[in-house]
Amino acid sequence: MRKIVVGSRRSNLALTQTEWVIDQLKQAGVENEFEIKKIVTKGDKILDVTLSKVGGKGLFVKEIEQAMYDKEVDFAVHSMKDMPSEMPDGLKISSIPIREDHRDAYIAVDHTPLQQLPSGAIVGTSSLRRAAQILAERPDVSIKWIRGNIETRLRKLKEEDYDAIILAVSGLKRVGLSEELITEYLEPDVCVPAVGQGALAIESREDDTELDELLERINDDYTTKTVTAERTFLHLLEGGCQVPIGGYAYLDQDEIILTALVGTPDGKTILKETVRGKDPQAVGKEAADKLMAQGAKDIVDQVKEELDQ
Ligand SMILES: NCc1[nH]cc(CCC(=O)O)c1CC(=O)O
Repeated sequence: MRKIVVGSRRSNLALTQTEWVIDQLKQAGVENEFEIKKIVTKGDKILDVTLSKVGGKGLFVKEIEQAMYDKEVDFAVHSMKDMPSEMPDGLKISSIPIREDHRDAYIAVDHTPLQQLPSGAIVGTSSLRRAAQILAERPDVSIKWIRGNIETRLRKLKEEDYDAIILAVSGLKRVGLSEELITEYLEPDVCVPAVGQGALAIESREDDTELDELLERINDDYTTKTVTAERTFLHLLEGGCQVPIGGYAYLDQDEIILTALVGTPDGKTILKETVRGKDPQAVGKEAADKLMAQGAKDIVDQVKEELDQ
């Protein structure tokens, strides 16, 4: 039986996600031997610049994709929200396992609630989406960029002048941190999460059908449907750059309910729509159309222009 080599970034989060997937495969009866191969990506090396300024999403996946082309690894596990909306030639998302918590976590010094932060308090995030929505709630706080993995950000909250930070609940849970750290769970009506947040994407070579048979065993239909709606929306609006865009879908019976958001980084304009329907692609497209009719494309183009400067 073939040994399966899995490529992973070496951060604690990436490694636990990879180990979790291997464990799920074993529980689904896959008996092959697995080996984890650690790969350093450009995104891991650049720690001091706003990510959106240095090229955004592809940064964390490129080197791993090269290793797949070279057949040094067979598949890789990525955070869905770090996946570009278009796949490179010859590779595909072959499986989407069950999603972890989709929400953002607001974590504050002394557990001060967001509404009670003093004016001028410093909130750490490097996501324009989170910045826009925090500023929409609290226009009087200031956003300060924060970089590094989950553990580093929590350390910076303690040691530096941040009053609060925003992190994905899923990431905290996955690296085994206590949910007691969380001051508030930000529900999508307060902060629409990143498209795909909490979900994983298993990426492999398009022609590796033998592997598909194994990976499909841990594909989750609910997650696939909802994430497909979210990603269709993202794909139609974006064009590769990191802009304040959010999207979250859930199912009610067999109906998909997608909330989609585009905002300006200062939080002064927030466009938000909720769309329902049965077909993930149609729902994603309707959300994109509705937001574009309100000028979403202009916001996206404007933000991109500013990032290019
Ligand atoms: N941007 C970094 C990143 N990429 C994936 C996650 C974990 C969240 C997830 O599983 O989607 C995180 C950390 C964070 O956003 O706090």
